[in-house]
Amino acid sequence: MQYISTRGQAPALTFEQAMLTGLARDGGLYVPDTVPTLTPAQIAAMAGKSYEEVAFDVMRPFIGDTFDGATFKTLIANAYAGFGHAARAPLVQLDSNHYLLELFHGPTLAFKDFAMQLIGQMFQAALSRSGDRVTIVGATSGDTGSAAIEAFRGLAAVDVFILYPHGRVSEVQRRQMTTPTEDNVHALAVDGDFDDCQAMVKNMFNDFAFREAVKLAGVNSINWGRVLAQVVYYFTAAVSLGAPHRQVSFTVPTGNFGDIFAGYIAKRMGLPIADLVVATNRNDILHRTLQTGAYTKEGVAPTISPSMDIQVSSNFERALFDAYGRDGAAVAGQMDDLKSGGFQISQGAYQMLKDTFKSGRASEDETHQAIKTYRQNHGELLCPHTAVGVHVAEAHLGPTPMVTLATAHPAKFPDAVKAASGVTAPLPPRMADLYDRPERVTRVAGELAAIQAVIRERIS
Ligand SMILES: Cc1ncc(COP(=O)(O)O)c(C=O)c1O
Ligand SMILES: N[C@@H](CCOP(=O)(O)O)C(=O)O
Repeated sequence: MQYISTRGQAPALTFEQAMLTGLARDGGLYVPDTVPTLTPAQIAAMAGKSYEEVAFDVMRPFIGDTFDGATFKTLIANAYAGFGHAARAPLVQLDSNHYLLELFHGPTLAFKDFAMQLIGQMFQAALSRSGDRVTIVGATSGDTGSAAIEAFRGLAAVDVFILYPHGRVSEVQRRQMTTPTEDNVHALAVDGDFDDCQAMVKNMFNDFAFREAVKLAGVNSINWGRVLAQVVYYFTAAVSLGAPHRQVSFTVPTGNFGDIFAGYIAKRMGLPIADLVVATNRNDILHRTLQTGAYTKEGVAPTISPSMDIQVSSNFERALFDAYGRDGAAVAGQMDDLKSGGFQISQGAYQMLKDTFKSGRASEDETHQAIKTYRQNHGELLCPHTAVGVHVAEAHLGPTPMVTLATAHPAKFPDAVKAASGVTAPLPPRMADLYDRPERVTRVAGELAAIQAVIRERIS
């Protein structure tokens, strides 16, 4: 299996190279050159298997010879051993045909742990084999950063720098990033929004001198390994609801388009997914694009679901690449147009996207109401991102079972959850002293050179 760039100009890489490289050298994102498929019999055989066993079956065809089977099984086992639920991603029934897929039982209480814990294991194994040392730089709107820090804290071969938008993450998210004491962890509070942070990370990759000097690596969903690990729970959820003999739909709270893209890959692998529904908050560029065919940036408005306050949705480029029949030049052209505000998707590509993804949005009030009513009527306390999902899912319920992804634990967003439901969700006991731990953070201007200087100085 080879990995190719969405912009068509970078060399094809193996899984290991793509994982450690991050952004392609032409500015594109790596994707597999072909998507392997599983037969209905192979999918049926997943029934009754553990999460780890399904993870192995789903991901093995993508990793080539990066790890042998026994090593890969061990890495998967290590990745999920610390999860607080035996099923790893349990399903909870909300209504006769609506289910929640709880993805918040990992160490930092968000779905990011599913991929980040595994990436941590894979990086460690690959780096100890090669003897290399890398500098991970990531951008976060709150959850990716805490998951990355948790996965890489204390590792000798890695420094991890996380850029988050100052004042735009929840206090729990911030403290998860600023309270670890390990010397290799560096939380940087940036003046700007998430899009600014993500653009700076991509610009660092495009600065080849800097990239080589610090041995830059990425753990945002730029990294294909992140998307891949998230494909697994679509399989476990659908199989437990009757796949491959029965179709299942998914609604996915969306910002950077990584999680929904993982669902799209699951479908391409042969999982019988009926609808894939994109759910956005009021930063609804993805919903607008799917309704109109025009990807047009507006300012980012802060919301009570801050992890989805995104306008430049990185993984949408991967979907566009397929929509344009894998024409890298066409994608590169659209990404150039994005720098000046947006682009119009061609008719054929737009039709493919409309056929593949449905969409909806939730206003702040609708998000608030969803938290309130699901607490009152179903006894479920939802995080605001999940509330966006269930609100949008309600408009797409039908005879096919609908699974809404519960992407974070409500305790990560206590203010919004309490305001809507009157309930304070407690943090798990292992985090009970989070508010008492000292914080360590560097405030930086939203300028590439300033951030690069901090990184150079810290690793020297
Ligand atoms: C809690 C939560 N829900 C949803 C999302 C959106 O996921 P994606 O960026 O993969 O679309 C994020 C951030 O990515 C998140 O942290
Ligand atoms: N919502 C994310 C944003 C970063 O997205 P990723 O797909 O690159 O991990 C976050 O919580 O940080």
